[in-house]
Amino acid sequence: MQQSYGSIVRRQQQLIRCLVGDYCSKDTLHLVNKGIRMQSVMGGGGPLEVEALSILRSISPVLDSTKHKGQAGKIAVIGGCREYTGAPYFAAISALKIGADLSHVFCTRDAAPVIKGYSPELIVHPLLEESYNVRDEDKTSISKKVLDEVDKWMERFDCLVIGPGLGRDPFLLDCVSDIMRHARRSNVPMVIDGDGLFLVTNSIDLVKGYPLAVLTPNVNEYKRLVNKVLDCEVNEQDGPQQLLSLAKSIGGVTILRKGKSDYISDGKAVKSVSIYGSPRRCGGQGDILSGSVAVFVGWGRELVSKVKMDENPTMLGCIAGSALVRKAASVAFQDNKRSTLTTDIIQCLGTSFEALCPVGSKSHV
Ligand SMILES: NC(=O)C1=CN([C@@H]2O[C@H](COP(=O)(O)OP(=O)(O)OC[C@H]3O[C@@H](n4cnc5c(N)ncnc54)[C@H](O)[C@@H]3O)[C@@H](O)[C@H]2O)[C@@H](O)CC1
Ligand SMILES: Nc1ncnc2c1ncn2[C@@H]1O[C@H](COP(=O)(O)OP(=O)(O)OP(=O)(O)O)[C@@H](O)[C@H]1O
Ligand SMILES: [Mg+2]
Repeated sequence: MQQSYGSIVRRQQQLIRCLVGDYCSKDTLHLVNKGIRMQSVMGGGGPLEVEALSILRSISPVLDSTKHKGQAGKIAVIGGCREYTGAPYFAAISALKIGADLSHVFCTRDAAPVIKGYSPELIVHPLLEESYNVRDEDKTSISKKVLDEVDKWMERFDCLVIGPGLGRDPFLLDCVSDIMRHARRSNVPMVIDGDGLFLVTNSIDLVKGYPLAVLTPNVNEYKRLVNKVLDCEVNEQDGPQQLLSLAKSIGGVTILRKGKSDYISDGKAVKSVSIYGSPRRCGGQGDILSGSVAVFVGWGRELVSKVKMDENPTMLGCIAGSALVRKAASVAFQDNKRSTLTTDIIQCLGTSFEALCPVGSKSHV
């Protein structure tokens, strides 16, 4: 990617300003723990609150005429089955709306025409199969075919989103487990959401110790993860500390716990994003988030490798994604009130992004 040295330095300086003193090492963990206790008493917007908007501005790439297609991001959603076609569409179209160049969906054969029908922008691969469509004797050859097909594309992707609308069919989940193992071998980041979290909660080794894995659980998914991994109940009194332990127990994956405030931890630090969102809880908002985080993780990774910073790009990606989706939800709610739907929020992604990080702003010239 061709960017002026000046613009890279400006983004680095912005990042340092928002992270210095915030981001902790092992040595300062006790200080963070102290902060965590304060946060649990104070609620959202306390000492763990991060300068999310500065991070979003810092990691968003400059738009200029030297770029070619693909440089702003290529993501793939693995999801979409007979029951759910909305979720993978929401994730994949959100990625495009915030600035990715290409967005693919790998879904089951019968979900594909439906998803294609929602949008000509998406590249849809009718590849996955559920048990009801497969004879036992064909299972081995079909899973090999699925894996071979996805592998052809794998290294082109900056991030995968695993799980929106994936369903829970055991044969399909076995195939997706193989895809995840291959992605991991190729160092491709993965955002795991929805039924992907169901899979991972039951097979934690798929992500354990993989620093490029991001889990984005909602309230139920978080409860199941805590039960399974920490073998206890969710502790609301010391929520951030428990999140830190959970991320650490899964070997330093990044977890974005969605809720009234979003809490994000990679097992070393905990941050919160409490920008006002929307009181509407219609289905699909988490799918917007997973697609958005995938793009920001790709951008965060690129920036961190360019300026050789010791920051975790998955933390940066989660913080930026959380901030943008919450802002878009609040804008959509202002316009639509009780009738706010996921498609309304998607429509507000562009204007919200522009309000937070204008294309013509200083760092974009
Ligand atoms: N339009 C669409 O196609 C959408 C599809 N979605 C997909 O739907 C699938 C399931 O996601 P959900 O978010 O509904 O999954 P959840 O596991 O959060 O919830 C499933 C349902 O079971 C209940 N439930 C599950 N576990 C529970 C527990 N331990 N305690 C209390 N209640 C519990 C929940 O209240 C909910 O009604 C995913 O693949 C997801 O991506 C959602 O993203 C929403 C939109
Ligand atoms: N109580 C809340 N107040 C404000 N924002 C919230 C609240 N709960 C969740 N959110 C925000 O809504 C978005 C989706 O979170 P949610 O918990 O609804 O995900 P989900 O259940 O996985 O959604 P989906 O229906 O797509 O599966 C996130 O951006 C999160 O920050
Ligand atoms: Mg969800």
